[in-house]
Amino acid sequence: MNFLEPSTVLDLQNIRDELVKMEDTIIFDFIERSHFARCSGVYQANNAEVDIPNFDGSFLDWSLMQIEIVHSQLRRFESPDQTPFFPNHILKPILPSINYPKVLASYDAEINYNTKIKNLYIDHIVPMIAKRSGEQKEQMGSVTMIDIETLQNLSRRIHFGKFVAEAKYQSNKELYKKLILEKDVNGIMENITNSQVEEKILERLRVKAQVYGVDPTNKEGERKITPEYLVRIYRDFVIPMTKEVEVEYLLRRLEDEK
Ligand SMILES: O=C(O)C(=O)C[C@]1(C(=O)O)C=C[C@@H](O)C=C1
Repeated sequence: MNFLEPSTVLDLQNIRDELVKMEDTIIFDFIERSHFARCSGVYQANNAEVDIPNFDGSFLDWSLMQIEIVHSQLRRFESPDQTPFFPNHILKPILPSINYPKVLASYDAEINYNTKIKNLYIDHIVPMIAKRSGEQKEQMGSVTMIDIETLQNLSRRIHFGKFVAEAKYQSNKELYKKLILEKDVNGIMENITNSQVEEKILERLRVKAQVYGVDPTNKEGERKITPEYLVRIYRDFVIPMTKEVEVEYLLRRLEDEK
């Protein structure tokens, strides 16, 4: 997929291939995070253990914001597949701008699920994949770096729903126009859903977790990510949120047809 060539971006097969590649990145992020304890202190706003001057939030929030400020200057958020967690704090790139052709609707940046993704990660995903409950104060920095990496990759995956939605809209404008005009959320949801594709994803994840989640030379050793957890994370959170993004994107799609 090449964001400078719109036809490659709106090809549903290319999009799905990209989603498959992202599975590996996300699984390895989870494995990295699984080496550490839950470390709730990282997520706690105004944690007395970490004195952050002039900042009212968690250590994760502060760190993520600082990283986004740097990455924005490296042009990260010009890329159509990147969505900032702190859109009001990012800066203009220092590198010259790339004029990506606009493939998504004009309002695409307004569809930002990152706060939801962050809460879901902290409340549901970390407790499942962390090695144990409790703190590891000496590892707060490492945990935060892995969390940031994981959140950015989950965000990219879930917001890819916008490309899927645009590709589906382009492939059947008449149907989607009708559903959008009728504000038929269930109808849109039904039409964007492909249960066979979802089943294939979950089946592949089961196998990947079995293979990647354990040392292949010591299959009796500690399992870092289990098929049950991985499937649950995708089935209950990642896929449904991708679909939410698709529906929200489509519901507004006629704004751009006027
Ligand atoms: O591949 C698609 O058609 C998508 O819409 C993406 C996705 C997913 O999140 O992986 C979501 C909904 C479909 O039911 C199948 C898969």
